[in-house]
Amino acid sequence: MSRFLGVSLKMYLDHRSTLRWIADVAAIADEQSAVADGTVQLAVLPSFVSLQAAARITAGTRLELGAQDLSWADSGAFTGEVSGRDLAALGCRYVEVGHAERRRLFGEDAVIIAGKLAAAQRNGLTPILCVGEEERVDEEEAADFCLDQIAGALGDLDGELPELIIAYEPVWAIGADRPAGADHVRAVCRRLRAELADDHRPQQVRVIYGGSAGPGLLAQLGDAVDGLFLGRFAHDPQQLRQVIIEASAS
Ligand SMILES: O=C[C@H](O)COP(=O)(O)O
Repeated sequence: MSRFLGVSLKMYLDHRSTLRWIADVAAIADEQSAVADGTVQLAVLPSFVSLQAAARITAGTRLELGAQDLSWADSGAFTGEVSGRDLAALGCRYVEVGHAERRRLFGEDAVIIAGKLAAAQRNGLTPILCVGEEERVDEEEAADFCLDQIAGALGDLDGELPELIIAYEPVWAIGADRPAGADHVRAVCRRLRAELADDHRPQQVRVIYGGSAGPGLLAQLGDAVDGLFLGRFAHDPQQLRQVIIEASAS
C-alpha cells in the first residue's frame, strides 16, 4: 500500500500564495521518483475558492487535490455550502471530514460528520476522516475515543467505500510546537488499524498521523502509520520536499 502525504492549507495562505505554493509543490512532486511511481501519494487541500485554479495547475502533475470540507447534501437550498458533487467535478479526489476545528468551532457533531462521510462516498470522493482525543490521555483511552468517533462517522454508511483515510490528530497536538510522542502515536494508530481490519465496508483503510507533523517524524513512527497529514510545517515547500524524501525511504 502506498504512503499518503496530505497537506491542508486551512485558511493560512491567501489565494495568490496558495497558487504559488501549489505550483512549487507540483514541481517537487514531479521530480520525486517515489511520487512518480505511486509509492508515495501527495495531495493538497486548499480552501474552496482556490480549487478551480489549483486544478488547472495540478492537471498532468502527480500532485492530487482535495477539499477541506463538503456539504452532507448534494444540491438544493443550502446557502453557503459546497457539494461533494461539485468537488468531484472540479477534480478533487479527497475530502476532509470532521477536522477538530470543524467540530469545535463550527459545531459539527457525529450526525453531521456521518452525513458528510456518506456524501463523500456518494460522490466518489475518498474521505480523510479526522479523529483524535481532546485532552492528553493514555493511548488506550485515546484509541477508544477515536474508535467511537469512527463508529459514529461510519454509522450511516451503506455499501462499500473503496478507500478511507483515517487522520489521527490528537486535538492537543494540533497547532502545537511539536507532534504527540511517537510511542503514543504508534500505539493508537496500531490499535485503530487492528480494529478497522474487521470492518469490511471500506475496502482499503490507511491510518495517517497529523498534528504539528513535519520533517523527521516519519522515521520515528515507522510502519505504524501509512503517512502524515501536514499543516504549518509544510508551508515551506522545501520542508515538504524533505518529508517526501523520508516517506520514500521508509
Ligand atoms: O490539518 C492539519 C492538522 O490539523 C495539523 O495542523 P498543524 O500541523 O498545523 O498542527
